Amino acid sequence: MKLSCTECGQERSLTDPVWRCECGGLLQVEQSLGALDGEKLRHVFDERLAERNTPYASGVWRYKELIHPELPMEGIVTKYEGNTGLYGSEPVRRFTGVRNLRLKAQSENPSGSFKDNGMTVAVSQGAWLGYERFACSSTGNTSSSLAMYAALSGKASYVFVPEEGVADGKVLQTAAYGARMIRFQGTYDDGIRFLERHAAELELYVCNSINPFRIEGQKSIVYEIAQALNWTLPEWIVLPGGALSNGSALGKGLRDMVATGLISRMPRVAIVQAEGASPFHRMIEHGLKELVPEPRPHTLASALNIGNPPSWKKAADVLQATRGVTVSVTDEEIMEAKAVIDRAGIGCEPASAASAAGLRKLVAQGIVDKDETAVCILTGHMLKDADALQRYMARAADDGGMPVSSALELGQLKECL
Ligand SMILES: Cc1ncc(COP(=O)(O)O)c(C=O)c1O
Ligand SMILES: N[C@@H](CCOP(=O)(O)O)C(=O)O
Repeated sequence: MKLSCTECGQERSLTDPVWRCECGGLLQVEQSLGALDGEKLRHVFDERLAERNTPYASGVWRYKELIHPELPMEGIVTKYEGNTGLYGSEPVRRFTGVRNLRLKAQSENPSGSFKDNGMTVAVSQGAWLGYERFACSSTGNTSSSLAMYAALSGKASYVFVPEEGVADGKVLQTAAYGARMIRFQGTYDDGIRFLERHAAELELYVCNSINPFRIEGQKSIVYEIAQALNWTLPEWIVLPGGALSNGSALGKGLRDMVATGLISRMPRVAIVQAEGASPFHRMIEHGLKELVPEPRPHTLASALNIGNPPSWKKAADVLQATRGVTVSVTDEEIMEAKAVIDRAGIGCEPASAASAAGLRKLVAQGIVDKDETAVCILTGHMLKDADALQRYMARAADDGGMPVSSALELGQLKECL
């Protein structure tokens, strides 16, 4: 295993705590997969489904051979993350128009979002390297996840969270796990820029998605989907895009599975951005070679308030390898999809609902056929963004959609029910 630059190819040791090459490219973990046999791996991974109370019981570390074979087992910091549900839902199928649709509920992770799949690996690696202080810039989910794993491993976490546009629930969750919170005027992008410049001097181990081990962990989401579907993936995988870590990880996971023979066919990937924070979609739509950052990203789906996604080049490669597409959706469309997913009994935060909203749009545009198979990734828990919930529940009440009674009075209740 080694680290290599995704742009110039320069190689580094696995223990090098750097995020970017001198040329400006992000790093990635490389391992030779040639010796791994898909048939044997399938057997091993299936057997581990019965594991309890060992790192292999985690939906990430079950796939250790593909994630971080060199990390000693005793160095793993895990909360048995992953193992999340893959659901069918008639209302969501009807909403998107796709007949064979499943939803991967990463909201069921221990800190309530998909970040846990990556964070267990990043924190385990940082602890293995001997770091005591872990850091991130965050719109709230990365910080909650980092704070949880840092607390689990007895390390300190320092999180940089914008003063505005972040859901209160996430800030409280992060603080409750004991993180030291630095609130600042600016966006996630400013926080990343600061950490890239100063983390080394401050002896901070950065656990954002510029850290290649975060990406390695997040690959497990697509391994889990494949395993649940008996190692046959749907024709489309649809997911929201902000910093573009998840799209990058998904693509890397797909490449691993094809290289080892775990799967034989690549699905197509669709990345959905919120209209007010869609620099990647704009780049793809206009056929540009470089991403033009959005200086003031603005969307109700606060987790997607990202104007300069660090992993855009990795995500662009994924689109190329999978004949992938992008689409953008309005806040209205996101909230409409969220209401359907919530009322279907699955639930998710607004950013996650962008996937179903995007799939519906892709069907309307004739890019996805209603007879094709698809999985939408739901990235975060519905209680993560109570502010957004409050807003649309209030609107539902105005529309008479929410039965409310002020007293336990039989006559009044009969009218409401
Ligand atoms: C709930 C949620 N969904 C989606 C995203 C976007 O994922 P990515 O940044 O990996 O593109 C984020 C954070 O970025 C998030 O917190
Ligand atoms: N929505 C994210 C922002 C992206 O963070 P990264 O850790 O993937 O770089 C958050 O929750 O902070």
